[in-house]
Amino acid sequence: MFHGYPVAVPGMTVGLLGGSFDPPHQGHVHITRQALKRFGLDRVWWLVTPGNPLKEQGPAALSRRMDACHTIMQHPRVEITDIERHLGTRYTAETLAALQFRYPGVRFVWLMGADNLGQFHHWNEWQSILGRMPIGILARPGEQVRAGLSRAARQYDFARLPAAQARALPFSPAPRWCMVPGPMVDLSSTAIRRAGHW
Ligand SMILES: Nc1ncnc2c1ncn2[C@@H]1O[C@H](COP(=O)(O)OP(=O)(O)OP(=O)(O)O)[C@@H](O)[C@H]1O
Ligand SMILES: O=C(O)c1ccc[n+]([C@@H]2O[C@H](COP(=O)([O-])O)[C@@H](O)[C@H]2O)c1
Repeated sequence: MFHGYPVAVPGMTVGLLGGSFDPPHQGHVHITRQALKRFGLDRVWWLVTPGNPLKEQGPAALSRRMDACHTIMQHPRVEITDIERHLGTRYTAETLAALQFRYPGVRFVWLMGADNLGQFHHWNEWQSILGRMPIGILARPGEQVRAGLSRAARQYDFARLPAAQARALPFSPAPRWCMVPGPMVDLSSTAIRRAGHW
């Protein structure tokens, strides 16, 4: 079972999917497969966060979430990591800076569901995240319109890459973001917790 820092060599394209994964579900698995395919990534790393800085209530124990992630996501090009615990970072801006320092030459892409684009402008140093690496956004049921109208989308409209060119995203200098449509999976951790299945 993998914990810590995965191996990556310069030139490799790596998508970073940060999340609470409380619990992980097939929506996460689906967008990971979509990201590998649509953005032509060599790898996706799941960054299982010790805790989302915007969420008041802490998630389940990291070890429990890590175990559940390993069980649900098994793919030769996907790594499950608790990198933020090792780095001691909490905010995404800090995490991405630390990863770029640690992995020079690796082409990172920050990945997130469309719901997170809607509130992206509330994140700590959100503009520095946009300036640091390209961002790949995966469709989520009911979130496309709000995402498209979000402050980040409007302010960085000049940096939007059309979905038809998604495979160029990992090689595009930041700021650059791309939202890909496609089949969606209507699942959320909140719904699973509410149903008492976690
Ligand atoms: N069904 C889904 N479709 C698209 N993106 C998703 C989906 N579920 C989660 N994501 C994305 O995966 C990342 C991690 O999500 P997270 O672990 O918070 O799951 P969640 O289902 O959104 O949880 P919660 O309901 O607790 O907010 C985020 O970028 C989120 O947008
Ligand atoms: O850095 C921030 O300000 C920030 C604010 C909200 C969310 N995030 C990150 O976004 C990712 C998705 O969070 P979540 O809880 O929606 O799964 C996860 O890696 C969080 O650490 C980061």
